[in-house]
Amino acid sequence: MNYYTAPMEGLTDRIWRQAHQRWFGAPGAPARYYAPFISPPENRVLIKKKMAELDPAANPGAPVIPQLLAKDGALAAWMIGELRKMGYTEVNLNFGCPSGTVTAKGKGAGMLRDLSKLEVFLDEVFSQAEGPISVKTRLGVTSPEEFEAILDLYDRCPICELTIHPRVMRQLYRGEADRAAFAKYLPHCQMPVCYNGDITTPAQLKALEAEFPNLSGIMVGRGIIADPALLRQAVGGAPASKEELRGYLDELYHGYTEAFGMASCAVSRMKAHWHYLIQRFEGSEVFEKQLRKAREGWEYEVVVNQLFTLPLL
Ligand SMILES: Cc1cc2nc3c(=O)[nH]c(=O)nc-3n(C[C@H](O)[C@H](O)[C@H](O)COP(=O)(O)O)c2cc1C
Repeated sequence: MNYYTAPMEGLTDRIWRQAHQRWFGAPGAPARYYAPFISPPENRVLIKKKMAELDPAANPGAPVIPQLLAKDGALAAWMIGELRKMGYTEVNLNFGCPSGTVTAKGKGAGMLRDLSKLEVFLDEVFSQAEGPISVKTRLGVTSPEEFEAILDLYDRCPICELTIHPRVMRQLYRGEADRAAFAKYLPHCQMPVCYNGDITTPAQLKALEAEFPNLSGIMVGRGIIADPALLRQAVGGAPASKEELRGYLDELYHGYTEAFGMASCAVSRMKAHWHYLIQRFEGSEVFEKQLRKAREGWEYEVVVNQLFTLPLL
């Protein structure tokens, strides 16, 4: 089974991808790291700062798969060509982002609202772009039943791998991933299928593998931020030690401080990681407010030192 890490804006950036590989790489390392979405610029002039995230020199190690958030097929095909020039092979299309600012523009999961537009988009991309293209999708906008018609469109395209996050757009991240709907549609998928959603423990990962042995991959998102050794444990390895977590988090913090040029920006990025990770520290509730209030580097460092006096769960 291939394990992948999910694209997560504000979390799985190049600094995280490098730190994760250094501290929690093989065995059980992710086969691929999916990068958070980028939008192709309408004027077709690449934005240096955004592209720096995907600079191959800054992304050594396991393959990184860039992801596009777009609604104009010709523009997406052009951007895929630009990514190929940088050396990327697979490019992923995002039909899953449920954020209101994205879906209001008809992008992300908003693409699932109008299937005639989705069809035109897919036709343009697959006729104008070369090389492997994968898709990450939700089941629909309001109801999982919508997926029957959506899958019908996907099945007509040479999608190299379809990652299904079995929630609908309206759900955002509420409720549970709909495993029953996933199981219902899986036999109708003509392409390799990757499952994504709500995997937070090695036992859940193994149970999913046993339930769906024919999957091409399993993608984990919030679970690997909460427990960066999740995949290592899934292949029989050790849980993350305190020393590893400290090294990993310090590397992230210093990496962000250097990249943003300001500790306060790094603090804000680190809080996003701690949002998921803090539950691993027994009795961490007493420090949650203090961490939330930290603005300056020194304030953050004081709380983190305190958190590391706690036992791991
Ligand atoms: C903060 C955050 C940012 C995300 N950014 C992206 C993104 O850039 N592209 C994408 O396809 N999905 C994005 N997602 C969705 C995740 O890739 C994944 O589908 C979702 O978290 C469910 O998987 P999980 O339960 O393993 O976390 C994001 C999710 C979160 C929580």
